[in-house]
Amino acid sequence: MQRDLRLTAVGRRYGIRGPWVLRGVDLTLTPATLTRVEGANGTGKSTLLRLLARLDAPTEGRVTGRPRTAYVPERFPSALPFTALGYLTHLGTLHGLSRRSAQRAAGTWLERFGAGAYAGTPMAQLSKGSSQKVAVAQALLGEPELLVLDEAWTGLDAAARAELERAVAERTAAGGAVVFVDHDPRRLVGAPDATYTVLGGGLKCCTDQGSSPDGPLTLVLVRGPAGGQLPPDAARTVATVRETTPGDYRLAVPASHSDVVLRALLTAHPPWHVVSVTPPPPDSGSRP
Ligand SMILES: Nc1ncnc2c1ncn2[C@@H]1O[C@H](COP(=O)(O)OP(=O)(O)OP(=O)(O)O)[C@@H](O)[C@H]1O
Repeated sequence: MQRDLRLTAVGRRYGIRGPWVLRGVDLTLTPATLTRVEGANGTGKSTLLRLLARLDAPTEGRVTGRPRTAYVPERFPSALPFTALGYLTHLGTLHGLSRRSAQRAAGTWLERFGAGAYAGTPMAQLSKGSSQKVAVAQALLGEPELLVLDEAWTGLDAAARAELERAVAERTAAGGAVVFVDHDPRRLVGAPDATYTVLGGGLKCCTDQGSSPDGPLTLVLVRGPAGGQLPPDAARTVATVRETTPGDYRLAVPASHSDVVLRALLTAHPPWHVVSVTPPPPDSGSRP
């Protein structure tokens, strides 16, 4: 399938006689999944992500599939001759948006990451944190089918870190695949469908939790059509759904994805009525 990205028996080494960084790697990224890649320093995580983003080619093996891909590199080249808004608008047009739509999307993403005030600032004058916000915005702008994040949270402030987590949940709920590396083990904890460790040049799959995100659950009571179907983005994401009386539903939603589910319900035609939202108790991995 075109939207799957598949590595088959992939190996990568730098230089003809360089040591193999990766060897015999098989990995498939499918739509609507979140994948975490971890491993010790220098084991080949960034190498793997560059292969997945097709910015680098394997020394041996095959990469197949052509999802529309966006990538946030570990180090973003910020000394570019543009303002933040100008740069993002330019990229938006490269993604196929009209100039006006690109400018609107660029402004929206800068606002979401709390960088609206820097829209007119030359990229070279942005702080490290602000330029990281631009790096993340450029990747999200084109609503990619595959989003590759290499330490993308590094340098962001707390609000922007949370916003990026929300944006990742939105991407997977909209059917995109997201793969990320992050040094913080709590990043999106419970949400990945699969976590791989790069070890000895290969990939070890440590968890595979199926297609629904895991972790603490938020309880959402909603009212909608009796015997009705949840909107697709909500249906894909909820852990459990029960119709308690005709038209009254009790949803258990992974807390990391509750924004996505609520948005899907509230923007449905006609919208669902949200009766109550009960977040999980702090420190819980338990069900409400
Ligand atoms: N362009 C390159 N040329 C030569 N060697 C490289 C290149 N890129 C990576 N390497 C080497 O490949 C190995 C894996 O590097 P890579 O950056 O993929 O690891 P990593 O797990 O992402 O590391 P870190 O956790 O430090 O970011 C390292 O030994 C590194 O020096």
